[in-house]
Amino acid sequence: MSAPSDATRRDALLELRQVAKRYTTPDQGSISILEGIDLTLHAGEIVAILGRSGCGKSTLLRILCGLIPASAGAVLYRGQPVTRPEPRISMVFQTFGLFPWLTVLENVALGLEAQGVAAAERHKRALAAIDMIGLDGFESAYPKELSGGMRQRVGFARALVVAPDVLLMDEAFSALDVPTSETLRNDLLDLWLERRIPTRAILMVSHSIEEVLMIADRIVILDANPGRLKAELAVTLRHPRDPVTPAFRALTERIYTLMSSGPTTRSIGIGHRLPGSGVQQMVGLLDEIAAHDDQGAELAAAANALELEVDELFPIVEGLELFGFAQVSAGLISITAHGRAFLEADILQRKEIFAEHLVRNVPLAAHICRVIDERPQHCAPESRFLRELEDTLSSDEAERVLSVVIDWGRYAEVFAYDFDRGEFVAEDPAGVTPADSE
Ligand SMILES: Nc1ncnc2c1ncn2[C@@H]1O[C@H](COP(=O)(O)OP(=O)(O)OP(=O)(O)O)[C@@H](O)[C@H]1O
Repeated sequence: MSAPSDATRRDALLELRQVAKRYTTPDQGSISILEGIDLTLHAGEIVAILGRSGCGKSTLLRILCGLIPASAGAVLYRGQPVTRPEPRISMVFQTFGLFPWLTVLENVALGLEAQGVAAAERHKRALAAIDMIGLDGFESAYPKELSGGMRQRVGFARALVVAPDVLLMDEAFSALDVPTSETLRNDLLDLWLERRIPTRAILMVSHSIEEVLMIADRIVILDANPGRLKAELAVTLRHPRDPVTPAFRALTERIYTLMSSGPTTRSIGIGHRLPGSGVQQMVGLLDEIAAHDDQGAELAAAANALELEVDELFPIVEGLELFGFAQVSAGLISITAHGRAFLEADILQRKEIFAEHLVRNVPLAAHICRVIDERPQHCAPESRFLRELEDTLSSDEAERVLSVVIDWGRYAEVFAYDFDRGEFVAEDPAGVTPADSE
């Protein structure tokens, strides 16, 4: 079966034109999250947005449905500017967001109440939505009495009860276990393909390549820092789709290639959003690559072998590239001479090699070492570095980046970190005894 495709369903429903999103930092600086986004959602299509963690996917969805304003550019729904939450656009969130003190029926009817629908009509339509999404018999249950999958069904019923023109899904299946998410995804797809919902277009954000390939007609890949459109591809496979077919596998590899392409040796600054890749994860991926010949390993196959989702794999890949231990080209990841030396070293040598590359390739680590080296007490509070990072990063992101460099620096023993005091301390400051540094 193929997706609905009559001519009227090809109309542009949602349009983003040169949309940008910036946030103001505490010191009145500006962080750029999205830049120059042009995207049109047509009637009759399911579009999926894929991108690495933190590239601005959720921000994009929130702008589209009017929850937050764009900083620049135009957001249009059926040709009209979106300036507030648009009632004909519904959103399903990853964390179900149900009210625990309301029953299933009351949770579902809530959206209708906000639209001023009369009580009897609300009741009737909420029951119909609950029935359609497969929760018949659970109208009076409370969220805590339901499994995760059933709770998300309530999330879908609540979004669909208003008969939305456009449905947005923000990682709607990712909090569920695999079989549950597959069942729910297939049920939604059936409703869409059989036109049992009036919804004319769906836009979903996901980190799972397989998930988006199973349902989307078009996949848009976002680049990070700031988020920009990187690539787009149409998926013309017929439904039901089968992940083990050669065509499906070829598309999977193509997406890995598109997601990993881009400059690998760009120079980075102190405020670079360091990938959250642990040392052991990097070693694990290097081990996997080393098992292949010099050409390297296919990213898709490596992810499979290590049972990693794409949003888990890419930070590790990025970490290896950053340290100069691996390089990616055309969907293949290969180990470099430095990477091989690191992998084959004993524990102490590994730390030394890691330290050398950390200080050379990660400006924030070099900066921390320099500051604590220059200070008479050879220590510096983390707040000093957080303030600097917040020039270009949100405070959450600044904390995350600092915790990544703390993990790397402690492993490499280029500095120590006192968790009680929130302080960086020189690992072995020349001429300074522990008493001096008190
Ligand atoms: N209110 C805010 N102020 C400052 N920065 C913000 C704010 N909201 C989000 N950000 C930053 O914007 C960036 C993009 O966030 P967003 O949640 O849109 O990314 P994402 O691609 O959906 O990430 P994930 O896949 O991890 O959910 C992140 O670095 C985040 O820290």
